[in-house]
Amino acid sequence: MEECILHKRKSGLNGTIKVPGDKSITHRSVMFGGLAEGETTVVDFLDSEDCRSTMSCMEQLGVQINEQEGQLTIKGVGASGLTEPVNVLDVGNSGTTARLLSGILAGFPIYSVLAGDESIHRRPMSRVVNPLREMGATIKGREDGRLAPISIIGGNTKGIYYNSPIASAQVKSALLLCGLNSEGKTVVNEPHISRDHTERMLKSFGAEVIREGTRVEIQGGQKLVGTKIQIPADISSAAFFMVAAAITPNSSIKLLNVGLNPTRTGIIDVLKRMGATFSITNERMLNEEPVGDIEVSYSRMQGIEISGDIIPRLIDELPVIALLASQSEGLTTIKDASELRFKETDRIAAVAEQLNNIGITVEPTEDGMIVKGSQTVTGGVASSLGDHRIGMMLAVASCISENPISINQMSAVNISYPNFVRDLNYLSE
Ligand SMILES: O=C(O)C1=C[C@@H](OP(=O)(O)O)[C@@H](O)[C@H](O)C1
Ligand SMILES: C=C(OP(=O)(O)O)C(=O)O
Repeated sequence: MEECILHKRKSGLNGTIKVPGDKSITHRSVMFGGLAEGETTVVDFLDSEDCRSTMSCMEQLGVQINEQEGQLTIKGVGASGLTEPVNVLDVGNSGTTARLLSGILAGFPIYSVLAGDESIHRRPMSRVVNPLREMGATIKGREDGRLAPISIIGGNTKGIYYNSPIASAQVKSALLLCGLNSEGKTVVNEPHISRDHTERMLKSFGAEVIREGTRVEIQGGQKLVGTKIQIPADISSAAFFMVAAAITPNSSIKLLNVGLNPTRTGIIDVLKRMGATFSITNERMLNEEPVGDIEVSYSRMQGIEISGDIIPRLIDELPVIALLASQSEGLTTIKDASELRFKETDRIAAVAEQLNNIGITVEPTEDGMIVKGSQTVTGGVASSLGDHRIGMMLAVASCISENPISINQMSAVNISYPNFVRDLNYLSE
């Protein structure tokens, strides 16, 4: 599906859908299950290219993963530890795999080389390489370890007190995972709270993690014990349909079993503040993660400012939020989001360029975007640029486009949501 042509949805989006499992939680369940003693079962995991990258890396490290009827059974290596991989570990397009796996590998006395696709080889690795070196790992890579491929010789690491300059769950998780296999205590403090799936899931695996505000602490030498993990639907995937329903006349949809971890619900706060018609029901816990059902309908919305603490809570949703802003009234300003420049693409440049291809003007700034409301999507030819979230943003825009939108490189959606277009069509049949 390299080129995909999508048309306006005149009768809106209607119906009920359960989007696939959470990507962040699936990565962690496979990694922690692999490190645990005994068996872990994972239900409702996300079957996408990024999660497949994590699964194949863990298999190369000696972890057995069996798949049956949509469920994973993982035989953890436990105390005997990971085995040295014979080949280069290929993380594909997945930043989460690259960063978290670096942290895990730094804690084991084995040699490994970690590489990925062309996008991964442009994304900064120094954010994890530098603190992991401080913990005692030997890491080499292009531009002194700033860029992958990187090689790691781990083991004999010591805990660290790390004041992270950025709110990044990937950095925090990498250090906590290395800390788990290190001598002494590891403490990570960050400027704002980033997603806390690692902390929550480590508890499900029996480890003690102490959290006070933006500070997280773990004692080295703790063992993980295999468990059963049920994965909530991914709020970052659900966000595309939330926005699609909110901006497309005659829409009213229900999204089932969506993860509502407060470190991820920035999109809900934004929709509410903009004035969307919205409700959440059936709230409950799945393991350590809150979930619920979300209903969204078409409504008139107002532009707002989005900045500060909320940014890490909606970082992956900002491309589709830019589209949302173009359909509300008045100005929306997004600030403090320079991290967008280090994703699969430079998402500030990519959003401005690709929305411009279909008639929407977005003013890129150094750390965000300024978007005028009440714009018309005219349609045209655009590209995901190989970035799944840009592809899905363009597909959502097609719902209200005057003319069809032809999206190049649409197979990028396989990274996080392989059946995205099928599900969009289902809601607008
Ligand atoms: O830990 C994770 O699972 C993720 C953390 C975020 O990245 P950063 O840690 O770079 O902010 C996010 O953008 C990414 O999609 C997934
Ligand atoms: C940034 C993302 O993922 P990753 O960092 O794992 O590549 C994403 O899914 O939007």
